[in-house]
Amino acid sequence: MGRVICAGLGPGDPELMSLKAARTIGAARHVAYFRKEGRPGQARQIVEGMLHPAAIEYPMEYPVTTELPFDSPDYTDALARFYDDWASRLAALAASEDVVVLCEGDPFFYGSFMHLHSRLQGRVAVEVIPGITGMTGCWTATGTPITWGDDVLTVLMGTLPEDDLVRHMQQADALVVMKTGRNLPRVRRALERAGRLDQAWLVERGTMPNQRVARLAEVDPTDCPYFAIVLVHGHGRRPEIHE
Ligand SMILES: C[C@@]1(CC(=O)O)C2=NC(=C\c3[nH]c(c(CCC(=O)O)c3CC(=O)O)Cc3[nH]c(c(CC(=O)O)c3CCC(=O)O)/C=C3\N/C(=C\2)[C@@H](CCC(=O)O)[C@]3(C)CC(=O)O)/[C@H]1CCC(=O)O
Ligand SMILES: C[S@@+](CC[C@H](N)C(=O)[O-])C[C@H]1O[C@@H](n2cnc3c(N)ncnc32)[C@H](O)[C@@H]1O
Repeated sequence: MGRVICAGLGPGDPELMSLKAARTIGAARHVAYFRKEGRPGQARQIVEGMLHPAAIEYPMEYPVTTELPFDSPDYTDALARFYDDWASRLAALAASEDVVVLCEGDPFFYGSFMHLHSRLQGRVAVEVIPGITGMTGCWTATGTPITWGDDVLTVLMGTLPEDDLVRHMQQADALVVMKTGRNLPRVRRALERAGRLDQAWLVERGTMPNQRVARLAEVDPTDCPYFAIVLVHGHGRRPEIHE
């Protein structure tokens, strides 16, 4: 009996992977990972040069990402069938041998693996190796701490409606907005309405080779990759510096 093991890979720099993830990936004979059709896949790129020479690869290509509205029935149906199909294929493989699924960041933090995890329950043994989240890599890239004292950190998705974004942004101390991508113009408008735009940073591809860190007010919001995060640092309670 094998297992399905999901390895969290951290935010992008392979050096930020756990020893357990690295050891598991190097030993794996079956390696699956998500990717957009026609792209190398972020998770696969992180493990370049680490796979066992005999490893068999299983790219799991999304049927759609932005081609259909994500709240339409066609999108939901296409993804449900895609996850059902891959859950069955991984369960069949794991009947005899371990299968390692690669996941950028931490698997249980908005990770695509969660859709397989729920479908695999009761069918096969599943293990998850945690990873450093993308947002951790991003706030470290800004060189400034994200939360102090009793700051409340709010994590928002750029896919939310603008009024919901504004409401949460007004209440937040420190702020993380994920899934910016094509949603960045709406996120920028919401920050402006909440009076937080001047403090906001955009981190594209945090800890990856082509990382970019910029003040959000100074970038073109219509040109933003999927792997990008907006941050507002907290300024909470802390002892004064005496020198
Ligand atoms: C529809 C949309 C809405 C939304 O985010 O809610 C959405 N993906 C969008 C865009 C998009 N996704 C990708 C690219 C190309 C990136 C590139 O190649 O550059 C682009 C942009 C593009 O196509 O231009 C690839 C991709 N997607 C995921 C990963 C894995 C990962 O990140 O771990 C990777 C990297 C694969 C790789 O490594 O290659 C994961 C997820 N994406 C989901 C949804 C969740 C499915 C939930 C469900 O089942 O319904 C899920 C499972 C998890 C989640 O997000 O909760 C959103 C539209 C936002 C917008 O409008 O911009
Ligand atoms: C589906 S979520 C996956 C999150 C992942 N499991 C994690 O722990 O960070 C994808 C979103 O995470 C964010 N993200 C993840 N890693 C990133 C990185 N290295 N740089 C910038 N954004 C990142 C982006 O906002 C992207 O749209």
